[in-house]
Amino acid sequence: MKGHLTRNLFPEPQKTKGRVMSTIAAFYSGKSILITGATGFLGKVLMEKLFRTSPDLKVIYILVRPKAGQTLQQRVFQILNSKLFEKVKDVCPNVHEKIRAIYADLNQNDLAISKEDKQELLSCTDIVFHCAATVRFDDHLRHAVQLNVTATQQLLLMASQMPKLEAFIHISTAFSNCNLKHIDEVIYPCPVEPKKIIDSMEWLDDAIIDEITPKLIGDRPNTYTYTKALGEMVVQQESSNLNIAIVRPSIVGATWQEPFPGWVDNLNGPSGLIIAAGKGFLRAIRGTPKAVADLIPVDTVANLTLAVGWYTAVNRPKSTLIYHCTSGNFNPCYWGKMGFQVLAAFEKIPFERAFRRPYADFTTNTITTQYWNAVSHRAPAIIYDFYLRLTGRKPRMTKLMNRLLRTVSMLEYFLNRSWEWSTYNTEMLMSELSPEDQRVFNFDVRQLNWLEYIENYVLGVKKYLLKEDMAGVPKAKQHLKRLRNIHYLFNTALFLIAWRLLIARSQMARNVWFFIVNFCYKFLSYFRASSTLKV
Ligand SMILES: CCCCCCCCCCCCCCCCCCCC(=O)SCCNC(=O)CCNC(=O)[C@H](O)C(C)(C)COP(=O)(O)OP(=O)(O)OC[C@H]1O[C@@H](n2cnc3c(N)ncnc32)[C@H](O)[C@@H]1OP(=O)(O)O
Ligand SMILES: NC(=O)C1=CN([C@@H]2O[C@H](COP(=O)(O)OP(=O)(O)OC[C@H]3O[C@@H](n4cnc5c(N)ncnc54)[C@H](OP(=O)(O)O)[C@@H]3O)[C@@H](O)[C@H]2O)C=CC1
Repeated sequence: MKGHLTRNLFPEPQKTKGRVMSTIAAFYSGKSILITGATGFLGKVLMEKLFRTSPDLKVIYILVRPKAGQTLQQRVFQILNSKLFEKVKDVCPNVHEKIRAIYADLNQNDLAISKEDKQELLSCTDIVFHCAATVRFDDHLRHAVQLNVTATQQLLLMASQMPKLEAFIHISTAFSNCNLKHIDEVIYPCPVEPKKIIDSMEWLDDAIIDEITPKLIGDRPNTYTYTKALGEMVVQQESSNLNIAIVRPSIVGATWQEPFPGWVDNLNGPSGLIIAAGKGFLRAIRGTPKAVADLIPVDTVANLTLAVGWYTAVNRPKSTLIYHCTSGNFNPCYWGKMGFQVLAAFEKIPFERAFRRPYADFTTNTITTQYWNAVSHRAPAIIYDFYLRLTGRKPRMTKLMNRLLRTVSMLEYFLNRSWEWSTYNTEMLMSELSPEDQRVFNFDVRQLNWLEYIENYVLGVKKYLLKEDMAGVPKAKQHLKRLRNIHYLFNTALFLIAWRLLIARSQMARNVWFFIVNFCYKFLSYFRASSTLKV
């Protein structure tokens, strides 16, 4: 923790005899809450926690679009029947009656919400949590602006017409200002006004947008971080009319504690790379081992967000408060160490049908990275594809490897830098919480044990993303042993071939070879003679 803290802002949770109800949980009872992005990674965890801790809430409105052939109702049904919601069904058996899916598409003007639905939202909503966004790094600027800026503006416009609204909580990212090294809990202006960007997206064609995108994003690495920064500016412009707060999480990872450790349901952030490393595809990555790996568990983000909702509604701060939801300031872990911990977890929890044995290294050098990409990534893929062709199958590994390397190159920016996020507001909020609230809505990441967290993360990836059963672990270990033997055999064969070629061409190599053979022969003869003498 930074030296500026003089008082204990994270007091130990006090032991209470009869359990006092959490003030935050009580606050959400009877409330009508609107969540955008509720079908996403964070949105689901936020909704689950709300239902579990405040089963008496009135209703949660969720803005949903049909997707992958599923209707709104089918999507809700799938979420409520997932493992994540198992505990909720015990605490809140009528959960399906308290969730109201509203058709909306943030890609459309007016968010495509029907008149009737809009009327209901306007008259009933008490709190808004705006989580929806496009989190793709390479999204076309037009789409990223539509989702992360224009839709936010539209939602704020709706919020300003909600007479009962107590608080609007906007989820941004700690990386919205990743062009800075030290980031305060303030909104930094972007060189071009969001309104101008929104307007220009209406008449510029895609080719021109492509051309100006690098100039607009400037020293930010992608359209995601740029449009999230613009989104914050839009929020600020509306802050005089509304009671708003912004939460900025860093890299959101699997659950730490709630509703159970290790839950994860998409490939974003570290999860995809954990799969790639565990399956033996990814063996080296350009990353700085000493750079801070600012991961934050998704349940910690949900807890902080709910605490922010309560605090903002009850205290109505005069200005928009921004809360950094990061770990580096309180309990730093580093990429090098995290890499080791991930590898150690693979020993206990191997993934099935690995391509190669998991081995992973962070390298800072571009040339070394290129070497590893050629030798450890592309060459095995080409050899494997050759083998697939020989056996009459369709080659696919080179294509897969190219996509993986492209993904990795997009994440590299975040693996080679460290940022300092000030956390005054987050610390202030913690000090405002009762001991019971600190327990129920825990966001004190100083208590997080990284080794344990990473092990649960790897287990979660195996169970919930790869859908692999723990019963298959012995077989997976056996498979890894086989891969090790193949690896040794392959290396030995390669060495012998190289040596044979060298001997054929060089007198010096021949001399060395005879010297070694002679030396080994003499050593063995001496050894045999001395053991015969002892007998
Ligand atoms: C060597 C040691 C390794 C040991 C492991 C140690 C762990 C290290 C973890 C490092 C993590 C670093 C993460 C930094 C993240 C910074 C986050 C900034 C914070 C935010 O606010 S952003 C929110 C997070 N957003 C993202 O993470 C989005 C990233 N993804 C994308 O932008 C796109 O998916 C991408 C990468 C541009 C690829 O696009 P595209 O080529 O169009 O392909 P698809 O999206 O359709 O996916 C193709 C293929 O790749 C799989 N996939 C997708 N994402 C990932 C991923 N993050 N990692 C690995 N694989 C990924 C996807 O499933 C597809 O597979 P198929 O089999 O279906 O083809
Ligand atoms: N994951 C991370 O590492 C981090 C995330 N954040 C922020 O947290 C928030 C939540 O992110 P996360 O849960 O990880 O993201 P996800 O990609 O998992 O979820 C995004 C959500 O937005 C919804 N959405 C996207 N496009 C539309 C659309 N056109 N109409 C309606 N809904 C749409 C998605 O709906 P659908 O299911 O239909 O696609 C989904 O519910 C975002 O604001 C993000 O910027 C901040 C820091 C890090």
